[in-house]
Amino acid sequence: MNLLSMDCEEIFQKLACGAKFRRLGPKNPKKDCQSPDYGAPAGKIRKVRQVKDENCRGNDETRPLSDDSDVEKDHAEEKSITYKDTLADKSNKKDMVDHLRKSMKISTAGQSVPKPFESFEELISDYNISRKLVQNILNFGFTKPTPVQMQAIPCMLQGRQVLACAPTGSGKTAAFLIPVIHALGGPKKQGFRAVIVSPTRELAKQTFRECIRLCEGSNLRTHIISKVGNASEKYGPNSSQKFDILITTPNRLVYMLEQDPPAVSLKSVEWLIVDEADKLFEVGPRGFRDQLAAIYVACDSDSVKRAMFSATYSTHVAKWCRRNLKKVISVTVGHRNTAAEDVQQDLLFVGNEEGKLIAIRNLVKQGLASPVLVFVQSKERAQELFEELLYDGLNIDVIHADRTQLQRDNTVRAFREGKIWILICTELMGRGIDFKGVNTVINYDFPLSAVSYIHRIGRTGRAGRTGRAVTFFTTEDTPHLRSIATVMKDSGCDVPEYMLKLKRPKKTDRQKLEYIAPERKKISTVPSYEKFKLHKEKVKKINRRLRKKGKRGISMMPEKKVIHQSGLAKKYYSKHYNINTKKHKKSCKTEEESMLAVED
Ligand SMILES: Nc1ncnc2c1ncn2[C@@H]1O[C@H](COP(=O)(O)OP(=O)(O)OP(=O)(O)O)[C@@H](O)[C@H]1O
Repeated sequence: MNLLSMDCEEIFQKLACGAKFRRLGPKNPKKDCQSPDYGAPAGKIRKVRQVKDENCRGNDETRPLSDDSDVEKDHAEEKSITYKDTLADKSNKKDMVDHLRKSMKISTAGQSVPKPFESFEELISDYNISRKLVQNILNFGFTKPTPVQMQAIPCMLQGRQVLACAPTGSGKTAAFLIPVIHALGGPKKQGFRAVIVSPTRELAKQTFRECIRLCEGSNLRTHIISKVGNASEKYGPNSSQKFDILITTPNRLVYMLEQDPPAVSLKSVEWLIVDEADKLFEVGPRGFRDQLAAIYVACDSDSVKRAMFSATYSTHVAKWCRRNLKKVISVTVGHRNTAAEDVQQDLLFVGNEEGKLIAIRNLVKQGLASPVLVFVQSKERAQELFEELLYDGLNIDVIHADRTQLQRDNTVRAFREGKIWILICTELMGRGIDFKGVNTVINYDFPLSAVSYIHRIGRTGRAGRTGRAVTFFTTEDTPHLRSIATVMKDSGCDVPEYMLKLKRPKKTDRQKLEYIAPERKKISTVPSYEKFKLHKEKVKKINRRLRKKGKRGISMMPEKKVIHQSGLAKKYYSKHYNINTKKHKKSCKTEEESMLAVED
């Protein structure tokens, strides 16, 4: 028995195990102090008894005095009852808390973890949260806290550092925003006092919007860095310092910190929140470990506290938190690294790349519940698929890192407003993005890891809604099928047994796949030889025209891809391809190249 790891209550229970305690009570109990309420639950009986004992104590004072030793004995006995009742009460409360955690699938680790709360109004009495903040929460339509909010909010309100892991769409954003807003209280002229780091600008913007709504009436000033160019003027040492919360991506913040002098100071930061912590802890080109380290070092106030949130658990993050965050509390909801339970998940064998196009068109024909998010593995493939489906009469658009920020913002807005039904995207949209009511997620390209799968399909089935996820797989994807099938099985979906028994790929192969996406054939229904035939005919036609004019013909293989120059095409290309047509015109060596482009 490890006594060190138990609190005094548990030690008492262990030591008292099997011992019989004499039920002590006042010597001449009054009638109303006698009958225990057998119908009430144990907790209630004890409460009632305690109240009655207190009544009896009051009566004892008016009781005729017996001899002194009797009185002392009575007092000793009463003390003993109160002590045992308090212990019993405590153990009862603990049972209730344990029961609540169990029913909400909350598990915790750490010392003296505060109890979860059950309604936002409780926060007013228990933690002195302002009524206005609670009103803002209720205005959002949040009537009850989600499990992660139930447990993480009290921890952070007590100033404890937190590592929280809860399913996608379970309200983690509000779970960190509410305690941060409460901790900051009102506006101050000290510079930023809270920093929230998100992996993508889209997610940062979404968090910014939620923060603004929750801050209403508090006068706190929330900022998101849109232009790093004038950041020094706005946030630097000579600025007014009238800002409180900063929501940013790691790269932008690090860029500002690296200016000389730094364009922003994080010395007054009281809360550093890392959203999608496992992503930000990743090393390599897709991760942000170095940037996060720089931000961590810059927040150097003695009182700074950190909180990490994510839907997927990483042992790296957990180890780091245990080592570096004093008295950290770990909060986990549900099983680690499982998909949201409200998503109906299907795997669809499509054979090869051509099969994928047929499959997606079939799904549309059969009737897809829109809005739909379609995930592909790269920006090039996103563009290819978009071009392929553009003329199918679907309300479709594409978003990836090569599109300008304005285009990205417009696309996201149009999708949110329901103007776009199908949005093709890359991993950029895989994390954190909360599109209300996404009904279907299609993994057109097989996800590169189980973690990526969990986040991608987590864009649907959010906040208690249901959703559907369809994952295409080809013959080449089968070696990696097992991990996705396991995630599906863990979240209650039916999966063919053979998939779970497939050979596990080597760890090195799995890791390699996470960094380097497999090569896939170009997305196109027109076979390449057909395309080349068309191209050849066009070149011949142009050359005939040129030779008539006595000019030299053009080569069959132009060195540079050329584009349409008509007004309509210009608009189309600048919107969808982010191509500056003027610059591109210059890049065309000859007039003929442009002509070819017009006909292409
Ligand atoms: N207590 C609540 N009651 C009802 N809805 C809520 C509650 N808290 C948050 N929501 C809603 O749930 C949705 C998902 O919340 P949020 O984006 O914070 O999820 P998340 O856990 O951060 O997901 P992800 O892991 O994908 O980032 C949002 O639309 C949010 O408004």
